[in-house]
Amino acid sequence: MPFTIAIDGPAASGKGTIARALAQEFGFPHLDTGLLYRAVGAIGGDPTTAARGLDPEDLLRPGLRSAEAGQAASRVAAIPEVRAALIDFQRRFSRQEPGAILDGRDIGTVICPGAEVKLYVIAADETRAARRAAELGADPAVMLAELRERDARDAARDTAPLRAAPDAVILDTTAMSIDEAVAAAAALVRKRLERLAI
Ligand SMILES: Nc1ncnc2c1ncn2[C@@H]1O[C@H](COP(=O)(O)OP(=O)(O)OP(=O)(O)O)[C@@H](O)[C@H]1O
Ligand SMILES: Nc1ccn([C@@H]2O[C@H](COP(=O)(O)O)[C@@H](O)[C@H]2O)c(=O)n1
Repeated sequence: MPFTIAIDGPAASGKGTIARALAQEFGFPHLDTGLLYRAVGAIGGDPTTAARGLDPEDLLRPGLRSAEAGQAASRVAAIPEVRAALIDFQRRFSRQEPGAILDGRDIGTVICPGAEVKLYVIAADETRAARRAAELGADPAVMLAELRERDARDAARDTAPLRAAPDAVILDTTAMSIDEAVAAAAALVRKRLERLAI
């Protein structure tokens, strides 16, 4: 049985940072599912057609990490047909042996409800905005508005809204360094691996 680690949470909470570090430490492949939606938004035209025809090359498009690409992603992510078109790819990725790590918004709730580890990563809005502003060289106030707009849209949509799975462990990284957040997540994974005697 593959060991799946599901990491969800609002924008810029540190999901990807933790997922990449766990991938290194435990040797599991990692899928940043936000990139799928960013690519669909960037392709343009009919979003459902873009999602159905998504190619791994599309994930390498320049500019996908920008705030504009994040907003476009959040808009197409609210379309049920777009989400449906991306489910199989994510589930196939999650079933790899010996395990896989996926981060996004609906991994623990919809894509991998049986995941062995579910983390829901949060941080104060202002902290997330400051971190993202530093990363992109942008204005923290503009980032704060951008993150809040995106989170509100992601949480309000009918299909697979942003929310913690009932059995997810909430990790608040507001007062944590990257190393501290990664250590907390890794400790949880180790505990679960030990309990399953893997
Ligand atoms: N605990 C932390 N302390 C300081 N900076 C952090 C911490 N965690 C993440 N960061 C930084 O915050 C920024 C956002 O982190 P990251 O990209 O991991 O978030 P994310 O949740 O994956 O974002 P997105 O939702 O946009 O995919 C990055 O610049 C990262 O280096
Ligand atoms: N599982 C997911 C992942 C992402 N989204 C949407 O994509 C946007 C961009 O995601 P990032 O993680 O790269 O910031 C995000 O705001 C969501 O709208 C999603 O719906 N489900």
